[in-house]
Amino acid sequence: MKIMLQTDKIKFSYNQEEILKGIDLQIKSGSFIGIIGPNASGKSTLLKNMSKTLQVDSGTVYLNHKLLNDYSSLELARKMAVVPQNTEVSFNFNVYDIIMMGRHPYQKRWSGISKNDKKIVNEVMEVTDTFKLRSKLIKELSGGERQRVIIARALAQKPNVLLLDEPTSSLDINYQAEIYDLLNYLNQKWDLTIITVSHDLNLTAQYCEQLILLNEGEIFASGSAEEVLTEENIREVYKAEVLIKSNPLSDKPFITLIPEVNKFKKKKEKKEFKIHIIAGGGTAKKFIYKLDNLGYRLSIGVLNIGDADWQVARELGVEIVEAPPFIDISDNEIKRNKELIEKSDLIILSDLPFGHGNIANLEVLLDYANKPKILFSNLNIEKRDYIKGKAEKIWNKLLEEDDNIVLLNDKSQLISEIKKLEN
Ligand SMILES: Nc1ncnc2c1ncn2[C@@H]1O[C@H](COP(=O)(O)OP(=O)(O)OP(=O)(O)O)[C@@H](O)[C@H]1O
Repeated sequence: MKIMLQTDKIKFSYNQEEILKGIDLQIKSGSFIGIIGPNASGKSTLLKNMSKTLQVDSGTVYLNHKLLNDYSSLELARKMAVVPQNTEVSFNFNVYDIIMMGRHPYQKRWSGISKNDKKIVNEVMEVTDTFKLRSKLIKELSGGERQRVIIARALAQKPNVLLLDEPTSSLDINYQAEIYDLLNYLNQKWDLTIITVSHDLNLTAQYCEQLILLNEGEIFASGSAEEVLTEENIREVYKAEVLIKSNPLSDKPFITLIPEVNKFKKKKEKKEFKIHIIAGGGTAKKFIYKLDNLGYRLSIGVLNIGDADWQVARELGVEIVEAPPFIDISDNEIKRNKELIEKSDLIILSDLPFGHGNIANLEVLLDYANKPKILFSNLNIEKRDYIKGKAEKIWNKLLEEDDNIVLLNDKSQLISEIKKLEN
């Protein structure tokens, strides 16, 4: 394991106030690290100490096994680039010139811009998608565009390590994801070591392989998102009550703040309308959340234990008829599924694939011609039939015999269709 950056017991004070109280860190080459922590915990100060923007009071910082203090500023700029918190540029240069500034550490005093400089600037403009902005003045750009340009300038330095201080703090969620996707790409494809300070626990949990949680100038916890983002750690450090679930799309922790007022409020009222879902393989996980959130009473079955839909349903406390995986659904499970269907006002059949194991989930619908049903039809049944046309046959029979079916091609219409049936 190659260590790119190491800090040994670094301490730093502003005036007489000690802000960093002895930070020990070892950052692996090629890692993607998130530094998190409450306001004033010392995150920016740590970043500045690691980049020699501020000189440590005591302790040492090593970059690539060499003392940071032994690097000249030009040498350091070829190894490490910093994207500061405030990316306002005081002069109104155009984007190309700003990015070209990243090449200064490589240019001799009177030599001007070389072919190689141009090649590298073009390369970073491409990866940061800033080529189309190259003639624009920096002050004409949106916050997200400006941030990409500043990252491009940092990349033009061709560093081994990129330090960023809250790179997405003023961006909307779309730009936030765009910046983190870019960082992820640079980390994976360019093998860039990335250290970013952030307030966004969910974004860092999603993207960073290691989180460092600072509290009052000390490392409170460090490790994977699962290790660091626990309800206890957050309560202790942020003094906040949170709910931590697993993000169903990434399996990373996902944090929801529980507002204080909620502690005194009754749980959200549930609607009377009951929906039974037949799904599997993660085909329902997105809409289960949505329906639960809207207050519908949900049940689901028959689902294999461990299936992605099963996990989401279980997290939300949805009533489930569950079955062990890899064997056919049993009569008893079918019976229990029917009991839930009978109690429901609507059945939703997602666009799940059918095999021997779960064909009973489709067959069961033939017994409920009188019950309203929404069948996802965006994915043709032939493509989901793994039992030589048997599923297709049942599907066609259903469509012929049952007048209570709404076929739904466009999943985004699900809620409006349910509302129609509800009224
Ligand atoms: N230039 C300065 N002079 C004096 N004190 C400072 C200076 N910069 C920061 N501080 C203080 O140092 C402490 C740590 O600040 P720092 O910016 O490192 O925290 P942070 O964790 O990055 O905070 P935030 O999340 O609010 O950005 C704070 O109490 C802050 O007021």
